[in-house]
Amino acid sequence: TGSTRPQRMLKAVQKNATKGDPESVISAIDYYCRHREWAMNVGDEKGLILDSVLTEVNPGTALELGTYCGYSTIRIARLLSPGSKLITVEFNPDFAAVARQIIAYAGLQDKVTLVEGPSGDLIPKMKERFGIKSFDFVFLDHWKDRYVPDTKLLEDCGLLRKGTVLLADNVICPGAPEYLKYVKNSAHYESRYYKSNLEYTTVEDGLEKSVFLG
Ligand SMILES: Nc1ncnc2c1ncn2[C@@H]1O[C@H](/C=C/CNC(=O)c2cc([N+](=O)[O-])cc(O)c2O)[C@@H](O)[C@H]1O
Ligand SMILES: [Mg+2]
Repeated sequence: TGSTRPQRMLKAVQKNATKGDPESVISAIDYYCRHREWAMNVGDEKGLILDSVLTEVNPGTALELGTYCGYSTIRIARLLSPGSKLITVEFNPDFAAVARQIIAYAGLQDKVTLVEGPSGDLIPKMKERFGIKSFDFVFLDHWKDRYVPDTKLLEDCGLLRKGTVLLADNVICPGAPEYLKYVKNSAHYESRYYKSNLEYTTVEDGLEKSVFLG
């Protein structure tokens, strides 16, 4: 049987990036996905918005829902201050296996905890398993119909605090209409849309940043 897209992406990283250099891993993935084979990474254009929001928040504890191959995991982890932690959740074991190798290749494994399993099961265990009081930053990039239920679950589990920033990918393409309605109509969030393009294309997409007001 042939290789998978994530496996080919990993090969491209091992061939073209410098071990321990996150920027070169990011560039190698972006080059591969732009010129060889598209993949659903947040990408270089939306990645700059992710970088700027992340730098502004400077989270001590961050959560990512939907690791995939670890591209945004690296974008986030490379900007974390010493001692800060990123927990990333992925339920596909094949994707998780590739992501672990890409994260390690970038030399960021000490800042990242990749947890395998469905977000719906893992979110309620965050406090007991990882000693998390609350998250300062959450990046939502998993199945789009999970954005609302998982946001509600984070609220119910007391994992959001006044000022926690949620950043959601793909609110336009493929789209997360229920999520946009939820955060925009809720008195508990202050939201704004960052217009951009779908990774490696000229199709419109964007990120929605929502601050939890408590
Ligand atoms: N409940 C859950 N718990 C844990 N892991 C979960 C999960 N639901 C999904 N995942 C994982 O998160 C990733 C899914 C991403 C969906 N994105 C997408 O479908 C997507 C599509 C396009 N697109 O089609 O252009 C562009 C994009 O940027 C996209 O993020 C996959 O790695 C999947 O295994
Ligand atoms: Mg996405």
